[in-house]
Amino acid sequence: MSAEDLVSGGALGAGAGAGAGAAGASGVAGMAGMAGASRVPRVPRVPRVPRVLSIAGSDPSGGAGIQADLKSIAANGGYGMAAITALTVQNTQGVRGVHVPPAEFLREQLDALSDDVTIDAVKIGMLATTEVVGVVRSWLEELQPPLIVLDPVMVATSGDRLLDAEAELALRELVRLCDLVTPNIPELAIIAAEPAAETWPELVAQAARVSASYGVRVLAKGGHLSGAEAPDALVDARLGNVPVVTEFDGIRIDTSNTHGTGCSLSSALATLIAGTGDWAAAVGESKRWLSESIRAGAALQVGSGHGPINHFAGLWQRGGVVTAPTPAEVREHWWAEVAGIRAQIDGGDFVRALGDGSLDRADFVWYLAQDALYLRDYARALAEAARLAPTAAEQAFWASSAEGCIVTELQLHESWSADGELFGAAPSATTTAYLNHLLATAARGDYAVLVAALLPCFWVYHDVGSRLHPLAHTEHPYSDWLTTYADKEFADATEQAITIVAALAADATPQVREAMLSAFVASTEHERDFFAAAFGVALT
Ligand SMILES: Nc1ncnc2c1ncn2[C@@H]1O[C@H](COP(=O)(O)OP(=O)(O)OP(=O)(O)O)[C@@H](O)[C@H]1O
Ligand SMILES: Cc1ncc(COP(=O)(O)O)c(N)n1
Repeated sequence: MSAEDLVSGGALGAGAGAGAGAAGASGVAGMAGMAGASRVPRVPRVPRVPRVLSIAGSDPSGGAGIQADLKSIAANGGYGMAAITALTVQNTQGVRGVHVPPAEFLREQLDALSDDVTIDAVKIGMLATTEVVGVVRSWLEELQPPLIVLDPVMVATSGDRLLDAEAELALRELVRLCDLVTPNIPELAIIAAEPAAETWPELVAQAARVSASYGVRVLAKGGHLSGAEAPDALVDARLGNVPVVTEFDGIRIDTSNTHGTGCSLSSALATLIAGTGDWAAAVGESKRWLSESIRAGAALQVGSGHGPINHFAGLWQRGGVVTAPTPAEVREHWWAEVAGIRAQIDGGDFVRALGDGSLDRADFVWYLAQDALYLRDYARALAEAARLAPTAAEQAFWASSAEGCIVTELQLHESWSADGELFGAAPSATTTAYLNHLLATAARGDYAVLVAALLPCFWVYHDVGSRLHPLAHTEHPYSDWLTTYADKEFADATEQAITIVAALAADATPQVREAMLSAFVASTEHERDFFAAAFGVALT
């Protein structure tokens, strides 16, 4: 077992010093004569979590409005804020009522935010009335935030109006202040003051006219078209009469969970553009995220009408909702987890007899011989950890630990070969079982699990040694041996091994962390069995 047997030789102690592009984008120019070479201007990159403000209405069912916006902003890596323009009485089946608080109160909310917070992007949704549009407009003109995305919400999926008919003109003028507008087909038609597009080419052409006449980028959304496709296009005709059109393919998902898709997409876009400054990449990424979230919406089982999307489906699946432990918590938890096994080691006959000096010499020599056999292959597993290590420091640590084991093994042979037959024993079943566990773990190639399996040889041995070495005295038959347990370099190497493994476990997924703990516990059991096997050998 203990690689550090004979640590006084500095063998294992040698290790102590080791401390040593837009997905889905089909390219530029979606339609004849619309290709353009002009470079799309970029918003400067914000080197932090983007602070994104949603100015929108409240949807108590949580699928659209500010509720959807805040979820989308968070799901796409932003810090969300919300100033509420209107309260709706709404569920997945429709809108039952709208209450618009005094517009001055909205202005107070906006001022409170801009007085205090640097706003990296503003997303605008439901504005309800001409008065509200006016308040938002004058605040934007004064603040001039770096990025404004407008989802010109006019009519809900359910068919209910969310903007007074007479406010449409004011909203159209607001479009001019924005960097990007994301209308659905009927909304684009109203902004263009034209009949609604019926085909994809008509839609892109209309978006180009709006872009040119309002001086704004337009995301033309194909969600309301029929057919198996649900494409979108980023259309930029601001710089002349040759629009830049970047198309994004999409497959129509067969679901009724489309409530709030427009709100969610525009908020995701505001967040990603503020974060990266890359418009096309942001549209591609938002659309891929939206499709994943639409697909997962039905499983939420919210309402019986047009249900919400699941904004966090991808995050829950890939990241989970379990808070990761700190390395210190891993250390404490793992040590507590093997407390019972450690008590069995301490209370076992071998450790007790080694400590009080009553251990039969034949048992002791047999134990050292098994240790030498163990170290040979433990060194191979350490070398494999060095091969897999992600950093030079960890590679050096495991490699020097491996070397230390081989040196120790050679020293054991040199010192005890005079004991002839006893030291020449074949590996016992217990030794073989421990080594098979380590070598199989190494063969599986998972670095984190392997080093977790290697750890008890450091940690348990150091722990047992801390109680044994004070028992050494001149009359003690194994005094030299017990003294080796006090080796400072081995204590440092143990600390380093624990630090490496605990940090890896804290960073790992819950599944890998669990596999690491299992490997650690299994090795601790092998440590216990290794001690136990050496007691009473001389009698058998
Ligand atoms: N069934 C669907 N499958 C895949 N994507 C969809 C589907 N429905 C909508 N989308 C996508 O959702 C986004 C919003 O599309 P849509 O044209 O429906 O906007 P909207 O009408 O403003 O949304 P909202 O439903 O919030 O009012 C677009 O990217 C569109 O392609
Ligand atoms: C407060 C609020 N804002 C926006 C929408 C539009 O979303 P949808 O068209 O999906 O109903 C909505 N229903 N409610």
